[in-house]
Amino acid sequence: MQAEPTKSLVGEEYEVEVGPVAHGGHCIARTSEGQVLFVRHTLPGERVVARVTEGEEGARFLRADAVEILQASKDRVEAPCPFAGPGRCGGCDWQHAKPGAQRRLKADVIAEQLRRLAGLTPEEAGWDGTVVPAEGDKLPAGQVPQWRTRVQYAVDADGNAGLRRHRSHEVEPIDHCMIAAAGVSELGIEDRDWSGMASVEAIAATGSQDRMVILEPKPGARLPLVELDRPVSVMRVDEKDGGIHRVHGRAFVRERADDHTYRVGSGGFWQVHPQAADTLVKAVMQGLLPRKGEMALDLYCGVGLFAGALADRLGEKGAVLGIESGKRAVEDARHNLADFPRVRIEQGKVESVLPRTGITEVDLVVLDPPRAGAGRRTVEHLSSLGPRRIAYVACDPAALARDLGYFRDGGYRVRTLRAFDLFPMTHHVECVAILEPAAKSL
Ligand SMILES: C[S@@+](CC[C@H](N)C(=O)[O-])C[C@H]1O[C@@H](n2cnc3c(N)ncnc32)[C@H](O)[C@@H]1O
Repeated sequence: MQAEPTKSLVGEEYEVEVGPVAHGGHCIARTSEGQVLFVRHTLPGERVVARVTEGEEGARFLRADAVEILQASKDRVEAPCPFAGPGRCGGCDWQHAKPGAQRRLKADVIAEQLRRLAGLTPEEAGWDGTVVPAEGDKLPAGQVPQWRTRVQYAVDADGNAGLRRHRSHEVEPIDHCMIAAAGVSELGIEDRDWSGMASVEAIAATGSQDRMVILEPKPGARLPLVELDRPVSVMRVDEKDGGIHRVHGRAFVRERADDHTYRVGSGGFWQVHPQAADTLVKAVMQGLLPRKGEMALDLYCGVGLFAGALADRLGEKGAVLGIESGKRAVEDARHNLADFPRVRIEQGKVESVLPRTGITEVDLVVLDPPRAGAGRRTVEHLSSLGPRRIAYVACDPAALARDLGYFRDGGYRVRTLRAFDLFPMTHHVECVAILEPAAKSL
C-alpha cells in the first residue's frame, strides 16, 4: 500500500509568539495546532508572522522566516547589511539584534546545551555565563566588526560573486560583505565577472600581507586571468580529484599567533577572526598552566597552533605530540614547528592514530575537534591517559556538551569554561573548557 503524500506547508503563514532561542540561529515558536516552528529573523518575546520555508503537515518541526514583526523586541535593530533578511544572504543570523543581545543569545544556547546534554549549570561548569567579544569588536551602534578573513563567494549564472542563501544553493549577489575583513574587501572580488567559476574563496592573512584566491571552475570551464586590486596567489580546485593546486604565487599564507609565524596551505584550517588564534591560545594556556618538562597532546592540531604554544612553554625537556588528518596541514605543521625537536606530528584520524601511539600517560591535552566533536571513544581514551588538565576548544556547544558528559563518565570535571564571540553577527560561538580529574577537586 502506498503511503499518503504529505502536504507541504511551505508558504503557509502563522501569527505566533516567539519563545526562546535555539541552537542554529533561530527561535522556537508553536502554531496554534502545537506544531514546532524554528523561526529565523526574529528574537525571543516578539510577536511575528512566520512564513514556512521547509516542512510538511505532521512533521516534527517546520522551518520559517519572520516576514512581519507585529511586536518587536527591545533588542531589535534595523539590520545594517542590505543583503540580510528573509530569503536573502544566509551568512549572518543575528544582523537584526544589538551586539550585546547577540552575545546573550549565544550564552543562552550554551547554557541550554550544557544543561540538556551534560546536566551542568553554568556554576557547575565554572562559567560566568557571558560570551566575551574579541578586543576591538565593541563598536559604536550601527558599526559592524570586519572580521571575516576568509570568504567563500558563490557565483551566479551571470558570473556575479555573491553569498549563498540560507539552506540553499541559490546565490544572493552582493556588492560588499559588511563582515569581511578589509584585506578581503580590498581585493574587489564582488566587482569582477566570474563567469565559468562555481566559487571563489578569498583569504586575507592577518599576520602578513599575503592574499590568496582559490578558484573552483565549473565543469569544463577555463580559468580566467585573475586581475584583482591587490597582488594575490591564485589556486584552483581540481575538477577531478577536488585537490587544490597552485596556479601562481605562494601555495600558502603566513599567519601570526603567540609570537610565531605559521604557514597555512590552501585548504588548511586557520581561525577566521583576526584575533581568534591569539585569544584561544591565551585561554588554553591560562587554563592548562603548562610546566617545564611535561608531555602534552595537541589533537586535531591543524598547522600546529597549540603545539607551538605548548612547545614554547614546556621547554627542552617537554614533548608534544600533534595529530591531524589533513596531509597538507601536517606538512605545514612539521614545517612550522621544525625548530622544536621534541614536537612530533602524526598524520591520520585521532580515533585511529591515538590508540596506535602506545602512549599510556600524558600530563596535558589540547583538543580542538571539528564541529562533530571528539566522540565517546576518543574521550574515553583521553580520560584513561590521566592528564592533569585538558583544554577542549569547541566551535559547537552541542558537541562540546555531549563530550563533557563523556568526560564526566571518564572521571573528569569541568574546572572552567569561557566563551568568545569570534563570529559576530552569526550564531556561531567558540568555547574553551578546562577539565581536571574529578577526584582532585574533592
Ligand atoms: C577546528 S580545526 C583546529 C585546528 C587547529 N587546532 C587550529 O586551531 O588552527 C580542526 C582540525 O581537525 C582536523 N580533523 C578533522 N577531523 C579529524 C580527525 N578525525 N582526526 C584528526 N584531525 C581531524 C581538520 O583537518 C582541522 O585541521
